[in-house]
Amino acid sequence: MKLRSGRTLYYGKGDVLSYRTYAAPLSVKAIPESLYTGDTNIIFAHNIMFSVSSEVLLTSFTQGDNTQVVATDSMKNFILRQTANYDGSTTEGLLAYISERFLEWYPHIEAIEISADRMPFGSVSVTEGSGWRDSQLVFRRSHNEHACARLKWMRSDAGIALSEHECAMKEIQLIKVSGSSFYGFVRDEYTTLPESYDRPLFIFLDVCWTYSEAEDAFDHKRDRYVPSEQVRDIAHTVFHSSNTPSIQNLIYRIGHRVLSSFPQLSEIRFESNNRTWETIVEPAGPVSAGVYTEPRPPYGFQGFTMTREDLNEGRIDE
Ligand SMILES: O=c1[nH]c(=O)c2[nH]c(=O)[nH]c2[nH]1
Repeated sequence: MKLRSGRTLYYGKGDVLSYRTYAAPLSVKAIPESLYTGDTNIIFAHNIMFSVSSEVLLTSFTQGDNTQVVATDSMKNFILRQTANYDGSTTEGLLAYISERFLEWYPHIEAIEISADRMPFGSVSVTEGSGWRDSQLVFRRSHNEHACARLKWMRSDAGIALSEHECAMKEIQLIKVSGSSFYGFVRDEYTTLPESYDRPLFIFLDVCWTYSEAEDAFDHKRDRYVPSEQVRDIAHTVFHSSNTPSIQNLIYRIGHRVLSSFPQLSEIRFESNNRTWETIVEPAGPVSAGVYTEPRPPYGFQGFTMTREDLNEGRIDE
């Protein structure tokens, strides 16, 4: 973190694992692309990273003067204890709550950065008597995609202000077995890649977004919270329903749909990775057996940001 003097100075704690039970349930408006309408939040678990910065900490680096140093062990305790007091329902809200309490408690700290990966726990289905239902007691840890958030706060004469925020769904991994092509690219003496009219497209994808008003992310009662699960489900729907001429075009289409669905967002950002399987046995035709294996490195990647202005440009053929 850069201070007003231009110096970078920070320290903090990573991998603060916080397993909160019975946070307030989240409910959100349904969208056509998703079955997700909320979370019981019976398990509200996060891996949190936290760091602080301040001009008065300079002498701790230059002179070994620890008088203003909040031990990172105390930061960890602060985060865990304040997690118990949080009465909201979102990752972003939890991080904002911890940040505000910390800056109130330690007035000599000028800036903080806090981020978290949500650790997803899905419900298990159980049958008791007639029918199946979600257990409210037993949950299964998921290692699939997960929500993230990152906030930066700065103290000024006017008080404590949010200076940056970004929310995300990270580590999405999707394979589309048919309906993707890649052809028409530059062919010259360096080109060995054949054109493909139907490839099994496997992508790794991180989707990140910012709100016009971050308060919409912190307070779900404003009814404008964008759940990462719905963003993910829009990505699923777009990948499924449109022909995919390239990953570049796929992420543009996903971005267009997400920004159209959620007017409260100002920007969306993508980082994608191409993990298209290597073909070993070519399928004889559509819906027939093929055999593929893991691609070898190096892997291609794409990055793309879009704002609401992009909605006025270009046409999307749905
Ligand atoms: O979707 C793709 N975009 C590319 O730019 C590219 N380049 C490549 O070799 N394969 C692919 N696939």
